[in-house]
Amino acid sequence: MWPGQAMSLRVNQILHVEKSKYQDVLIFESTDYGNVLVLDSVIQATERDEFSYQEMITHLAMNSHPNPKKVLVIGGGDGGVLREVVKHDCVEQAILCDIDEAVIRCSKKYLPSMSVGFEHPNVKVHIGDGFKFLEEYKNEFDVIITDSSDPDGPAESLFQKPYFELLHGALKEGGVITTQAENQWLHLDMIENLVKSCREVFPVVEYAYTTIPTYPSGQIGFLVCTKDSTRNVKVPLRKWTREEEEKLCRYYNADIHAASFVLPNFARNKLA
Ligand SMILES: NCCCN[C@H]1CC[C@H](N)CC1
Repeated sequence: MWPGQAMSLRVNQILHVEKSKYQDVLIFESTDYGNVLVLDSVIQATERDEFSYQEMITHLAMNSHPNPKKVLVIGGGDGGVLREVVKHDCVEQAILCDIDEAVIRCSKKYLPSMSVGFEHPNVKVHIGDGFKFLEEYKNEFDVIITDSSDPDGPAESLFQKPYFELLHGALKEGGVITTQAENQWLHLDMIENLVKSCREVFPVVEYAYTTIPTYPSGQIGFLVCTKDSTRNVKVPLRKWTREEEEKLCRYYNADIHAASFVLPNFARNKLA
């Protein structure tokens, strides 16, 4: 996925190693980034910088919807996205569907600042394939967040057009999705194809990104799509006050919502 480069963190101690039904799971205590979750040798989340990714993939979607009551998270087994979803008082039900129970179990034991998301009374957890789960739902959700690992592994099907068609079908009118959409420095051609496929399904498809030190090349992007052809997702439909932003988030705010869609020349010609 990122030839010729690698990201390494100094290890204090190994906390957990197992081979789950789907992937190698490793959790270690790092010297400078807190506890770290690694799946198939790829850093998924560190306690020090995960908030950037979890907040942006969540609030770019949630604040692009007028009143999200029913939310679905595909993947997200560490619980961080759920933690962000329930910060919105309008949420009546948040369902999480992750294929690997090992990730949820390990997060609850070693990543409490993320797995806190599972404790909210409005949250329900389903262990299973997100693709199959979505086939059961039509016109059901206001927001669907696909918090996946990378396409080379168990999440492969979540980066293809049939999956975007399922997302479209499971959304209510005016619904919004975000998906993990890799890095413009490393995967521009793949993202271009992803945007093209998505634009065959959704009338509005935009690429945004965030900065995050421990992901490859320090960035990760998102696709933000909606069924509402009149919606401009680049400007938040709903906003917290500055005080609320300071209380609720360490990264996301209304200004960075808009700024995250501003792309460098090498990417905007392909993705915008
Ligand atoms: N909740 C965090 C899920 C992890 N998301 C992915 C981790 C691996 C990265 N290369 C891409 C994002």
